[in-house]
Amino acid sequence: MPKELKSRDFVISLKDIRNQFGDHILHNQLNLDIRKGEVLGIVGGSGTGKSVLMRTIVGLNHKAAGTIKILGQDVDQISQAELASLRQRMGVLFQDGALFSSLTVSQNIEAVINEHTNLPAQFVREIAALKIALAGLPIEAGGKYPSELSGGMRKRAGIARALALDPDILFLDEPTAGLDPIGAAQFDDLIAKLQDTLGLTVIMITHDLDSLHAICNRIGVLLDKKIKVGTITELSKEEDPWIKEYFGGPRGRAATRSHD
Ligand SMILES: Nc1ncnc2c1ncn2[C@@H]1O[C@H](COP(=O)(O)OP(=O)(O)OP(=O)(O)O)[C@@H](O)[C@H]1O
Repeated sequence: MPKELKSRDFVISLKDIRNQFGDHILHNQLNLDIRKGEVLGIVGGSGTGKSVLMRTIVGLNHKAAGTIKILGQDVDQISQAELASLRQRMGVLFQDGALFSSLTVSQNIEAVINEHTNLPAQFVREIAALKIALAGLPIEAGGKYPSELSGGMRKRAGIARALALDPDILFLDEPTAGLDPIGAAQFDDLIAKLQDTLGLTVIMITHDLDSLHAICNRIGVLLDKKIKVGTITELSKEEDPWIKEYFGGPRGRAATRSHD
């Protein structure tokens, strides 16, 4: 089980968030506080807006209403320059990894660093090599193109790139999707290790019940346009039918047993 959280600081606070596309309201008066150093899993039925919520926090989706505070700063109350530097403190791994296929793994990471700094090329290459090692890839992977890597290695390359600017907060959209159970478990270990060694706060959208049990301190369930947050034990006591089925159904029970 994940270790107990000590810090109660909030790194992200969402208040009364509304997201809508046309008449379709996805989130309404959604409140969420994310604690420093926690691994928060986000689950919910298809189309409940898990990805939209993540994109809203990182600034890729424009909210219709509400307040977002990141590391104590209200994103609507700061200058563009302050917002840009705040965004650099968040690393994102999108579902498809989203690496540039025409660049090697190392070049993918170097591109992010070069976009935000003026460091000498050799130094940037060394930082990229460090990130590649942190993500658990062999050093040679840096010279390979994404198409030359396995799915699991591509995910690790995506993590290396998400870590390029030393973020405080890491967002992962279904990181273990498409991996076999062994690859998924190894990836969970990597996330837990990175969280621990780098002191990251991790927000992870997932359908993987094993990941939720193995590495998440708390889970947020998107439900009725809001998010209900708790530990698995707390959520397992909820009466809501979707939550009951999710954690108490055959797959949920099997995952609970294997992590007891
Ligand atoms: N830019 C957009 N314009 C219009 N509708 C959008 C946009 N982005 C998302 N949506 C809609 O919002 C809804 C939620 O999408 P989102 O991808 O966040 O769901 P999800 O909970 O992550 O789903 P899944 O588990 O299937 O990946 C969907 O109905 C989607 O079509």
